[in-house]
Amino acid sequence: MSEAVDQRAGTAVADDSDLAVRVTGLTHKFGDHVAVDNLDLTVRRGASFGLLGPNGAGKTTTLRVLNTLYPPQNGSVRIFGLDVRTQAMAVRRTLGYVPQQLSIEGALTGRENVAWFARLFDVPRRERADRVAEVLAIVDLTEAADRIAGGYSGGMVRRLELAQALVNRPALLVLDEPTVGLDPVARDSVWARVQDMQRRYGMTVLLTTHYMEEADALCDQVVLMHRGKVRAAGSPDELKGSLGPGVSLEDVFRHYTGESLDPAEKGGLRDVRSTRRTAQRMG
Ligand SMILES: Nc1ncnc2c1ncn2[C@@H]1O[C@H](COP(=O)(O)OP(=O)(O)OP(=O)(O)O)[C@@H](O)[C@H]1O
Repeated sequence: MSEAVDQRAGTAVADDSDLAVRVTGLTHKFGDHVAVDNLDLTVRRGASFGLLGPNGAGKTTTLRVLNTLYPPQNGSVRIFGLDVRTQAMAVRRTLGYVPQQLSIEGALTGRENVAWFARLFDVPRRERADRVAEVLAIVDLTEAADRIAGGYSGGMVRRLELAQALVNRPALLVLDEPTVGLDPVARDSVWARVQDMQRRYGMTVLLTTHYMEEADALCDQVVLMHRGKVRAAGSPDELKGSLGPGVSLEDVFRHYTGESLDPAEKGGLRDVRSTRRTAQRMG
């Protein structure tokens, strides 16, 4: 890894109170297989953070330790200063999680799915109906809310899962490959909702993806992960800039790992990128 990039990524966040996530020396094994290998990473509060890498890099395993599904075998993981090992319940209250696998109940309506999560996360009874309606509106599912979710398109299902994850107003939204399998229009739509939520509530977003183009457009901090290890960390611009002009994140990945990712699906993100720029200009 380039020392310059490594150092910049390390020194950008000196004070823990600025951090949503601090992972130090995390190793996770399945039998003899090392899925996560002495991982260090920090995520600033309010960041859009991308954990990038090909299938099998160890991304999902890392997220599962962060969200308390797997107890850490080694090392330390803190979420907003809370230790996932000893303060797991408090950690869970800060989190919204959208897993890679579908997590909706197809026999219920969209509204019933979100209401179930609201109950699960102890959203106060008096507030539940309003909160459910609010997040359904944010993900643009108000009109479809009372239809059976089993009939939703792939993009609608993803947006419904987002609504579920948002109903407890998490400080940290964790998304595992949120746009995999979606067409470019549906991907853009999912991202526009995530960015909208982030702007409204100042959430920290931590996502995994193997779409480098997507990460480049949407993340302000990324870590390239390969075979359980961090190979490079920084902002997309820092990482690309460290290798010279005209470089893509895909090139950066190849540089640090000697391997190529599967060709990412192209297109569909320019609009999200330009929407983001416009939104930034408009404050
Ligand atoms: N429950 C498990 N039992 C055994 N091995 C596992 C288990 N979960 C993951 N692994 C292995 O650990 C490694 C990392 O897997 P992980 O799912 O974390 O990768 P990933 O980067 O999220 O990839 P993907 O996008 O395919 O999920 C892989 O080699 C995987 O086969």
